[in-house]
Amino acid sequence: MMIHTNNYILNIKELWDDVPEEYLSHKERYENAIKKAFIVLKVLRQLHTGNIQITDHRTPTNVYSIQDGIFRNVNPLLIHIGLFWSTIAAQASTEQQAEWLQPDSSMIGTYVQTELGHGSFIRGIETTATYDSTTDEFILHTPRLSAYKWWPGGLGNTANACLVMAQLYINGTCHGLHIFLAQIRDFDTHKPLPGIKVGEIGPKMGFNTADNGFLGFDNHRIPRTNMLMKNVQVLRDGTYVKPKHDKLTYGSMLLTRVTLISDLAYQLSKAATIAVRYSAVRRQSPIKSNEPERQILDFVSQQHKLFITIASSHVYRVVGLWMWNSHKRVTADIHEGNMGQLPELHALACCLKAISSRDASALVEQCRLACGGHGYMMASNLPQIYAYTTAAVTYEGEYTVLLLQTARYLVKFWRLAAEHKPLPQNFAYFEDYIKKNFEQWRNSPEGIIEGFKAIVAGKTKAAYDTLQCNLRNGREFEEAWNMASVQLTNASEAYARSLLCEVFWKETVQLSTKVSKSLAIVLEQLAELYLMYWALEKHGDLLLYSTISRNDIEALQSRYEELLALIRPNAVGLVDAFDIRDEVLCSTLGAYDGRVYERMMEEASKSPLNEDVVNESFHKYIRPVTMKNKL
Ligand SMILES: CCCCC/C=C\C/C=C\C/C=C\C/C=C\C/C=C\CCC(=O)SCCNC(=O)CCNC(=O)[C@H](O)C(C)(C)COP(=O)(O)OP(=O)(O)OC[C@H]1O[C@@H](n2cnc3c(N)ncnc32)[C@H](O)[C@@H]1OP(=O)(O)O
Ligand SMILES: Cc1cc2nc3c(=O)[nH]c(=O)nc-3n(C[C@H](O)[C@H](O)[C@H](O)COP(=O)(O)OP(=O)(O)OC[C@H]3O[C@@H](n4cnc5c(N)ncnc54)[C@H](O)[C@@H]3O)c2cc1C
Repeated sequence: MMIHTNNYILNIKELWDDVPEEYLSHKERYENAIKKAFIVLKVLRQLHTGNIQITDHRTPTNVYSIQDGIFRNVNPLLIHIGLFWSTIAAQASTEQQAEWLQPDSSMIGTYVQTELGHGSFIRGIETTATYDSTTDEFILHTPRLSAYKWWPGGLGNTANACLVMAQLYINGTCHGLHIFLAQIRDFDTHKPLPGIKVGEIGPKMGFNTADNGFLGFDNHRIPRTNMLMKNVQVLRDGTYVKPKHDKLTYGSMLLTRVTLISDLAYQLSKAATIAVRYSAVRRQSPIKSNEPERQILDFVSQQHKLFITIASSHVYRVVGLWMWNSHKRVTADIHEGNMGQLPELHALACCLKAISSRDASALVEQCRLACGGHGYMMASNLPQIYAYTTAAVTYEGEYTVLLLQTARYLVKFWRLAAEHKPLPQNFAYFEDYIKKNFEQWRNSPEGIIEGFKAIVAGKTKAAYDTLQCNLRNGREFEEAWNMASVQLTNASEAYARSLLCEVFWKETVQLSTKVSKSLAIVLEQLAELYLMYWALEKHGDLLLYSTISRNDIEALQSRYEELLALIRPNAVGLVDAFDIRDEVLCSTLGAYDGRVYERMMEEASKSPLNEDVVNESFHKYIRPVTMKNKL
């Protein structure tokens, strides 16, 4: 059957709610979401097997983005689709993949890594997988409460299988973390298998349609062949065959960090669409007292809040794609046995995942604030987008922890520079900084990019010097590192910002040669706005580490304000160009037709508190008190 994904999915009635999701109980929310998740999964399977074919060109992105509207929250199968399958595809041997990656598989899986006691420091994970050569099995075990798995999405009620991260023991020797496939529920009855204690962890700030769960193993046995064996093997006699790089087991985290950058770009585009469209509809107070009230989008301070969100969405889309291509390249190299580029990819993914999630949540919140009181309504959808986005600051590698990973990479190159050893081309600016080869400040995108590099160099130097000073004072390296960690994270943050500015500007300039002149102008305005915004935000750092002057900063401020005015006439067009359907946006404030107040009233009428003219609590609780007082 040939289908157009949008129309096909939009026409499946069971996927769309009559009662808004917020009025459901915790249990009803899950049950409603799981009903929809399996309809979506069926469509995805049909697409995969070719039983239905797509006539539009953007799938599976299309299916992925439509699901935001379907769930108004998160698909409880997100980890099944996004992490379970992808980890098997990346880390299982060819034979394992042939067995497990069947489109009609009975397995509904999840990715089970974090424990009650350990999330960030995964070497501290306590779940064990002990090889029993007499039976050719691994014994999965949870030795204590802190070793209980805690958090995995879909684990609570949905999954019947999972990929478990556990410490591998063979003949009493610990070989570190490895990934194992374990069935946890009966495929037919869905009851937990013997030796499995599993359940759901309770309500959260967001993600409430996903049944995040806990899991404990009581000497649960799985076949030896259930360890993911593409990069590492345990042979029948218990021989351990080491991987070519000891962090290949962490590959799924790397891939998800890369994928998340594009997902966050999409969340930003939703928030920007809602806030910009609303700001074009909403009128509040005149600018000149003798004039009619103005669209709030005409207030320059409102433009300052919103245009950076539009620009940031483009930045993360462009940089997300850039990272995706790098990931593809590095993975191909790894297949050939070349691990050389892995450390760089890891360092980039860590800081970009950290900064993209932090930026996205801050900007979504800024969009909510820009919608005044109405932005606080769930029906605006901004609170849900915020709850979804801010979770990304923590999951898949906590913000600070990831920045500290990138800092290790920066410090290595600074050490080379300080010791006057050869540096790769992309860190040549460290040497320039040491030799005080400072460029004269230029108030241009290229000048700002150079300025940001000077900040990276200056902050890395400061962190490195502190580290050395701590070492000279007799501290051990890890302690000295901890003492310098505020400065180290600052250096990583600056590095991420400099990458974002450089990649975005260069890619935009290139793209501009391929599109119409009028489009090129707008794209370059957005890119320039992004660079100016951050130069002004970081002007203190620029004053410290580059050759910028007070006059230059004043000129940047004027150009920034000029850009706001230039972008204003295109603002609504720019968010319309994100092309997000009303059914996906799910917002009273952001719908294409601009019927904001009508939609707000329609949504209010769905409140169960409006079902009765007089709520029965009046008779039970209010009247006895108020009438008694009157007597
Ligand atoms: C309908 C259609 C649907 C389609 C859906 C498709 C896509 C969806 C799109 C987007 C979203 C996708 C999915 C996600 C959505 C939601 C996700 C929801 C939940 C998230 C799930 C999780 O959170 S899973 C758990 C994640 N946990 C973490 O990230 C833990 C963080 N901690 C760590 O990574 C590590 O502990 C560490 C890196 C901080 C330290 O590790 P450790 O072993 O202690 O390291 P050291 O011994 O100190 O060595 C450091 C050394 O190793 C190098 N290194 C570290 N990691 C890596 C790596 N990954 N790769 C390569 N190298 C690595 C590091 O550079 C150091 O090297 P040097 O010593 O040379 O400096
Ligand atoms: C919505 C959501 C979904 C999730 N889904 C999954 C899933 O599907 N599967 C799964 O396995 N996990 C999942 N997780 C767990 C998630 O990956 C972890 O919560 C995350 O990695 C952070 O670890 P933590 O909770 O241990 O935080 P902690 O590490 O305890 O962080 C607490 C604080 O300590 C600081 N800190 C910790 N270590 C250091 C350090 N070395 N240096 C400096 N500061 C430090 C952090 O910066 C932070 O401020 C999910 C979490 C959430 C919120």
